[in-house]
Amino acid sequence: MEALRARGLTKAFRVKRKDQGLGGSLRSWLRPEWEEKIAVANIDLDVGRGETVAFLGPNGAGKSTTIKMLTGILHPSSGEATVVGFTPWRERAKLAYRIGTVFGQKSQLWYHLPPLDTFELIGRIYEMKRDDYAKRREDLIERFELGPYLRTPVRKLSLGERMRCEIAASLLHRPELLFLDEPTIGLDVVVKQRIRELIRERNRSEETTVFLTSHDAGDVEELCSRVLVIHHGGLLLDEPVERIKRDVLSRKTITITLAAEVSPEELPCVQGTENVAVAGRQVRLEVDLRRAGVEEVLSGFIGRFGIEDLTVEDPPMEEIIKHIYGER
Ligand SMILES: Nc1ncnc2c1ncn2[C@@H]1O[C@H](COP(=O)(O)OP(=O)(O)OP(=O)(O)O)[C@@H](O)[C@H]1O
Repeated sequence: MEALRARGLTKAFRVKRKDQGLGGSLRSWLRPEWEEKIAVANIDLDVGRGETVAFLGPNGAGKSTTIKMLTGILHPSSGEATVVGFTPWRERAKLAYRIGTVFGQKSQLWYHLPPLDTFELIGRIYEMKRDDYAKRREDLIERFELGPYLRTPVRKLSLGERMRCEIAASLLHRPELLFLDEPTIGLDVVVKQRIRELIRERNRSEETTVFLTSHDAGDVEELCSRVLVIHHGGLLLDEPVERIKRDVLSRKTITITLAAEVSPEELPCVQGTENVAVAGRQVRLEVDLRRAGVEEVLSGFIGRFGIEDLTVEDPPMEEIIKHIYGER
């Protein structure tokens, strides 16, 4: 069964044309000229029930606009969509009972209230039966380990604590489809990991469909089975995450801070390392995981140099998308 289907979904915004400089601003104010800006161009989407899909693209590609249309916030200029059987912009209220949304940059919890009160309000808004609500709430509190924060006003919670509450709140009414927009933005590695585990667990145990946008390659790799890439408003790629992993996510960036300065010639030469850059005591290099392991690269340094600090990172999403774009 399909959770989401869109055909020819398009959104054009009417924007004021503005020439450069103060004169341009004045002219556009006195005699405005309008032009059309296509934010989303004719995209088709099919997401099956229980699927976990990453919806990626560089800044301004049209991700948020698409999500806004799929959740009924925006009316498309043309095209059709059904989300869990509803046309979002015509049946927004009905749809709200069946989907959950989490926007990493925008809290949906009442800022001055403790999460427990927000849960209570959500339970009532979604007209949940009292015993079902109580059982569901207790289950989420336990799984998301929210006990210590339940009675603290949201404004006093750390970002990681708040995000756990946000996701639990979005799951309270048992949505079939969860829209996650940058759910791990600004979180540290440990909290990110925990949040990904919790979402994965919900997908497994309740078959919750996940539609995620993120600039974090880790979210995509660990949470999703399929990747859709949007660029300049149009769909550019639809592939299993396994293929992306093999072809694009097969790189890691290692940054090592050494105890003393080194010159590039002194560095160990390991096959599979590329783009090595040395700046004072800091060495930055990329590893092609198909040719060498992180361990293998690090072992070239350990013992030969004193190491003060070390980070291993995924390539930034912009780079991954650039790579995919280059390939096409
Ligand atoms: N209300 C609006 N009026 C005019 N143009 C808009 C409006 N909302 C979005 N746009 C434009 O539509 C394009 C797509 O924007 P959108 O916010 O969907 O991109 P995005 O992929 O979500 O980007 P980001 O990763 O930066 O959040 C951009 O060029 C943006 O400037």
